[in-house]
Amino acid sequence: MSLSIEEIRQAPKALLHDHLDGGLRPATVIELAEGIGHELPTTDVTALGQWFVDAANSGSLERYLETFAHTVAVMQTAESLHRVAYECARDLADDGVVYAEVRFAPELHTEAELGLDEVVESVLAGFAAGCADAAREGHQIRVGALLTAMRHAARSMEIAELAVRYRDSGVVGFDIAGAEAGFPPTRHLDAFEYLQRENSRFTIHAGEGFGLPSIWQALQWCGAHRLGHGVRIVDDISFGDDATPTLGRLAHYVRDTRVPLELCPSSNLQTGAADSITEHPIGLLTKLRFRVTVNTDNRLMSGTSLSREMALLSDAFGYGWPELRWFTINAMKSSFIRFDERLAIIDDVIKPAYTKLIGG
Ligand SMILES: O=c1[nH]cnc2c1ncn2[C@H]1C[C@H](O)[C@@H](CO)O1
Ligand SMILES: [Zn+2]
Repeated sequence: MSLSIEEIRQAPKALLHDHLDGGLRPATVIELAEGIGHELPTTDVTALGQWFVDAANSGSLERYLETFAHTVAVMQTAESLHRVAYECARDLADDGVVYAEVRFAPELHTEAELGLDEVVESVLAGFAAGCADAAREGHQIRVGALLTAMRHAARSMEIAELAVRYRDSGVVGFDIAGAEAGFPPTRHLDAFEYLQRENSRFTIHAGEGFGLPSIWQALQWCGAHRLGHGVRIVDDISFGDDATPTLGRLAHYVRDTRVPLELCPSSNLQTGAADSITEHPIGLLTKLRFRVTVNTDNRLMSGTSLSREMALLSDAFGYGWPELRWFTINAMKSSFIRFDERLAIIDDVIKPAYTKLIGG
């Protein structure tokens, strides 16, 4: 029997890959757009939510990314960034997420009046206010920020410096995102080397719109601590006549060194990185005990939540509480906060709740 979204919502969960500009409430997009005179495809809340999902259902990462023009357009002031970050923390807490790393690209939010520091400060303040209000209503959540640099642009060093500057105030790491084909992670080697010298943590979107060379560069040239998606590591797994899987050297490396894979099932269907949930490589990677984590990527563009992603997997692969507990602990272990802080969430929040769910 598969678990429902409602059941999963009650369980504590950890989320490592969620974009701030991919998770707005449709009603908020409409209100903010009205305020600045930005034209939207529709101003009906339900229709706009559906528009984002349909437009993102393009089968290509490049076209999927075009939908962000509308969310980024309404996130150009301190107030709008604060509001979007506040609502993000509240929505994740309502979904039963107890720990989240939410990413955004500061360089995309400086078109009107803000500098990079103000962008980061507005978002961090929004997260803090959202977490405080959620806690008051009985939903404990911690939200850390990841600063993303756009891989087609040339500001990664600046953004890496920003991440280091704000690391004691709520920024827990760094990332690069955007179209993958034609923009290898080694374009940003100086930023990654700088972060390594600063003892900072970072993840890299790799192995989503492009295959193994991107994953290999992210790990072996840039030193990524996690892979954003990384789903195409399956290209390095082959099957003999008896269906026994054989791992290539890179796949072995990823599994042996426990490189966390930030898998995002629904997003992969929309960009064409996977054909269906049942055929999604997460089934194989879980069976082979890679360090698998389950993520939302863009809740607005996929019309999803972490509980929904897990419910889809439960339905497709028969996963129950033991598997969901494993995904959650994997995510917590792979998070960029300090070891003692990770352990406290695992031991005090996650394990007791799943013991109850599995026992009951
Ligand atoms: O899944 C993704 N792959 C690559 N880039 C992405 C993905 N989802 C969102 N982005 C981009 C678009 C956003 O504007 C940017 C920062 O969140 O990151
Ligand atoms: Zn992403």
